[in-house]
Amino acid sequence: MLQLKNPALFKQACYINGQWQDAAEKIAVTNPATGEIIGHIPKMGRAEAAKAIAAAKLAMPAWQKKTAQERSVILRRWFELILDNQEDLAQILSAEQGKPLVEARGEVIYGASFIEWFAEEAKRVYGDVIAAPQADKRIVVIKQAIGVVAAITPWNFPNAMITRKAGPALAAGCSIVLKPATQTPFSALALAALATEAGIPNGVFNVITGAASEIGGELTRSPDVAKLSFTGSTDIGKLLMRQCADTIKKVSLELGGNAPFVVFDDADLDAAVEGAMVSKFRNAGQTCICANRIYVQESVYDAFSAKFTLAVAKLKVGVGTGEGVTQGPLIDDKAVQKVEEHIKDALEQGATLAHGGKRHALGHSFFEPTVLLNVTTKMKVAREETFGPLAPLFRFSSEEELIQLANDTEFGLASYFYSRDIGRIWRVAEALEYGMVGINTGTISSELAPFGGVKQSGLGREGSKYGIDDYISIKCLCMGGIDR
Ligand SMILES: NC(=O)c1ccc[n+]([C@@H]2O[C@H](COP(=O)([O-])OP(=O)(O)OC[C@H]3O[C@@H](n4cnc5c(N)ncnc54)[C@H](O)[C@@H]3O)[C@@H](O)[C@H]2O)c1
Ligand SMILES: O=C[C@H](O)CS(=O)(=O)O
Repeated sequence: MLQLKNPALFKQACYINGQWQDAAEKIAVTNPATGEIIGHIPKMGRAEAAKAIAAAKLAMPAWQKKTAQERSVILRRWFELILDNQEDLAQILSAEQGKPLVEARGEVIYGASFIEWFAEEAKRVYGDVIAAPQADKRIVVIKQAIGVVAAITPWNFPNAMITRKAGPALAAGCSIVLKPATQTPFSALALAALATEAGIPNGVFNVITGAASEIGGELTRSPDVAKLSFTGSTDIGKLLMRQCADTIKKVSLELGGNAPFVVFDDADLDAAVEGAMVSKFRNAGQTCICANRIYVQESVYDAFSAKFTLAVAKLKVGVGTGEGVTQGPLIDDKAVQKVEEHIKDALEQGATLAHGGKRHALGHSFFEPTVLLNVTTKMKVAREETFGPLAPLFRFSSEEELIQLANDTEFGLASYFYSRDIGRIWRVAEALEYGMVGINTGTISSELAPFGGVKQSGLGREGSKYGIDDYISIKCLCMGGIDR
């Protein structure tokens, strides 16, 4: 059972128009590490989604009319309340998603950083004055909130993926209807409770749980929703983008990845091992920017593989609240089956097992951190996002060959490489077809840097000075008759 300092944060109801609302039908939410039910959420659908949209539409004008400074003060207060309740939020997050408490605490701080950042960015939405072509004209560009925002978020970062959308949306003056992942709703509902305490008005921030396709259908169909911000799989992103077409919504998509992690022969191997460990095994490999393919140049392959495998063997698998635990469970059995499928396929095609390779003795959806050697491009793990604690090591010979291998995917989110040669760093960084490139580091995410992908990894950028643009509409004012 969750032991919270502030039990009022644990909400088993949706938050619509400032009211906590329940439904006759409920969905059980389980702890993936133990299988125990931690709570229930209402199973809402199209009708309730329509009500949430109506509430957001009604509430937006007053919120938009506040000055940027007024919105900034309220967002800052929300940020402070999130930090004040960090431990409870981390406990809720770890219980519903499974990640180790240390990682959960880190996610809460990371999530809060987007609210802090956009509390400031609210005050930096600048327009333009343009030199008019005729003497009697003046041209001014103003920027306004785009309208009601629909946000749909994934289970792997139940806090930060929400604040990365709610922060800029609210800062810009939009109201928002959020549908969190059904597996991890309680982090979102706790954030809503704190948003209300911070002074975000009724109807401005709404959270609805339940039948994803029904709710999503209404959010994408309604002409009262101007913008969809989605984070999740590429397949669902494509579906939602199609559903938004009839009302020409502005769409931003943070989708799947297939990150290459490259170790060149001039790399600092110890640093590369450290970077590969954090990039591959963060959240038990369940992040969109996890290293999905590890390419090692032939001459350092054996040395790197040996060091890396030793480091993997030190990982501690267990329930997130356990002492020293660094690997939690996967989100569900379906996720475990995908890892098993990728391992089986690779071994059948000639890969060799260096560590792990099977379900963990702890049961449930725990899986052994796994290293495969001599992996080739024929194997599924080269083409599909594993989304689990599987590290496949490939060999390569030349820089030219590596660029071709690394770019041979429909995805383009994150990529990483280790080299100490400045010429190689520039050549490879410019040649990689990805939205983000980690160079001599395995950690690339922060509220300050633009997060997003190219190709089928998505549209738009979150965080950074660019992140608020997706929630803004540009209006050109062209004034004549100035000379009369
Ligand atoms: N690019 C990023 O920033 C980023 C971040 C996290 C996860 N992801 C990607 O998300 C995937 C894992 O997350 P997931 O399993 O939650 O993804 P998912 O696409 O299955 O679900 C994401 C969200 O969409 C909802 N959803 C599912 N079907 C829907 C429908 N028909 N209509 C409306 N909503 C629907 C889900 O309930 C959830 O809230 C991975 O591919 C991962 O790479 C990307
Ligand atoms: O899983 C995807 C997240 O966006 C990764 S991060 O928390 O932003 O690094």
